[in-house]
Amino acid sequence: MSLQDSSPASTAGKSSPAASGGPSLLARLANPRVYCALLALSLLVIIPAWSGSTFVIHVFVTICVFGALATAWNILGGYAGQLSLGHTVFYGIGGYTAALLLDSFGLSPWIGMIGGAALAALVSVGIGYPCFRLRGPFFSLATIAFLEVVRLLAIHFNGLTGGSAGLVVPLQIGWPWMIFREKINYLYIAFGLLLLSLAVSYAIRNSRLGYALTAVRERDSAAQAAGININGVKLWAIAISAALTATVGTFHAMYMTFLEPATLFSLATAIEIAMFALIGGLGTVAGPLLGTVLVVPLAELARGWLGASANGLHGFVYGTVLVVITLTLPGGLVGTFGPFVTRLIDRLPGGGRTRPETVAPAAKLVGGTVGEPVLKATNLVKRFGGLVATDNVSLTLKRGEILGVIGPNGAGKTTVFAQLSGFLAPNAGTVELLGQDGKWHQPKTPDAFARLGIGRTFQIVQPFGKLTVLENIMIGAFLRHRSVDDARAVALRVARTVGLYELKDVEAGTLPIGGLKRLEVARTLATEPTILLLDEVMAGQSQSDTLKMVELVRAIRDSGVTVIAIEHNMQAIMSLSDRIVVIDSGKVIAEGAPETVVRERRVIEAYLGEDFVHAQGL
Ligand SMILES: Nc1ncnc2c1ncn2[C@@H]1O[C@H](COP(=O)(O)OP(=O)(O)OP(=O)(O)O)[C@@H](O)[C@H]1O
Repeated sequence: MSLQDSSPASTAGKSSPAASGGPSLLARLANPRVYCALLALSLLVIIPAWSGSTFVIHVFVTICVFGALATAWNILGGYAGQLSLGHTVFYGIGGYTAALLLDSFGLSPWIGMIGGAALAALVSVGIGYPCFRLRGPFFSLATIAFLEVVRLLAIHFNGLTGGSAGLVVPLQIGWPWMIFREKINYLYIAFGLLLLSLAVSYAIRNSRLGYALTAVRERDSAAQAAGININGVKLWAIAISAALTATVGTFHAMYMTFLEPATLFSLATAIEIAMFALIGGLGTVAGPLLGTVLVVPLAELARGWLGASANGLHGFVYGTVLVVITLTLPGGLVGTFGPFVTRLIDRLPGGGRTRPETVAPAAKLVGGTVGEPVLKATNLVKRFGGLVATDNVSLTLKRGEILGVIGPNGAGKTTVFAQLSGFLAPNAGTVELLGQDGKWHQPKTPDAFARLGIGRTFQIVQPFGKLTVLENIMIGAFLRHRSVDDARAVALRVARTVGLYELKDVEAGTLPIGGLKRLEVARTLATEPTILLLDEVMAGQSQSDTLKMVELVRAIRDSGVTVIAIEHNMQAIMSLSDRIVVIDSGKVIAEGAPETVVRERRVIEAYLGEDFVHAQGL
């Protein structure tokens, strides 16, 4: 079995988010997914321009504005799974920054737009840094709290913002001032901003950052094991999302020509934006816009027809659609109908093309002298309350060896692994790693351990369930390869190596346990580790699959990777290991060659009990 198979691979282009680079602009335009999307988008300008009605143009400006806002929100809420309900804080910052720069310094709103975007990005990092520690509803509540604080500040500093009385935008007409007599010009700008949001969202979705965000949303521990700095990528997401939101906020303030804290920092608007994305499909490029297209015209038409008697009716319309969609289509419009529509579109001329063949870049060769220490754990102590799970454990891993770790259930093996990979900080003791630079390092976080070459699997498998098998492996490959094409080619090579190639387009969550165990190994192997920590990867495998796994682990070692494996399958671990460490009650009780260790009295006692040892006269 070879780990360096670099044969080219071609697959049908249906997994997402995947495509990148390569084809020329013309070739891209000939793709029905592209030309259908452009045609559908152009209707947002053609219909109102053709109708000429001021009301219709207003509805379409509103669609473009909220479509852009929902698309921007989705970068954080959908891709990263951080449900911000205070996003209008950035929208308001965009509006007020441009209006104040215009009012005080006569600066064009186009410049104010850039200033607002930069300020919103900065503020977003300030909000995100403390709030990303919070999970689920607590994060959402914290974003609402920030929004309320900023709204109250805007009211309080009335000398600057005009307070609750509001601020009127100086009425200078023309493109430099973003104020027009002809409403259609607003539509062109709103449409441009929508295109900008969609382009950024699409680019992120198909980039290394997009994969990282999806990984963090699905399983943050597996993402960390793949070397992803989870707070770092979330900060990128919130900064980009905030900058886009502020950009739209600037335009919308100019369009309304009047700013007041209640409108610009409105909680109701923040919830609406999130709702549009939810209705259309969270984490998809087209979903937020589709949700907006479905709901905004309904609400605006109801408001237009019923006038003042229908005050607040739009909220009722939004609520009704949201309830119906969440009850009947939990994946939103795109999540539910997307695959079907995509299949139909792919039947159009130019559709259903296969990806070009790609060759995986060669895996980096692991340098160093066989037998030299590569990892030193010294006197590790880990307590959980009164339980000492790891009690002064010291071990040294030597380059090129397979070290087996055995011990009865609850002995502390996984706890040791968690400390060797940065997932648990020891209460005492140190873990040192020999880096590729020849120096010893003491990394602190799991992603720092991964970057230094530690690859770990999890005893309880951690697949990114909604992604395909190939995309799961790609997330590992991104640690050493920035380009999507390279990561994909590496993932295909690894999929072949571990026997998952045939299942590469299957949703990972549907794999049986044996497949999931192999996927754990594949994702870890794709990070091109120098030290591989395998936690019970034989569990749940058939006998033939166990033999294949044994062969695979040997091949990994032969490629220069050092392996440390926890295993309950005694036959497999004994045949595989060069050395065995036995842990019982958090302590190392024996260490040495497999055949010697299994004969040790303390080991037999740990597994079979004192009575057995006495009965056998050992
Ligand atoms: N996060 C935690 N909080 C509290 N106790 C924990 C935690 N993690 C592990 N433990 C306890 O620490 C002890 C060692 O657990 P650990 O999972 O490391 O054992 P193990 O040798 O890997 O067991 P197994 O072979 O069954 O997987 C057990 O008693 C376990 O209940």
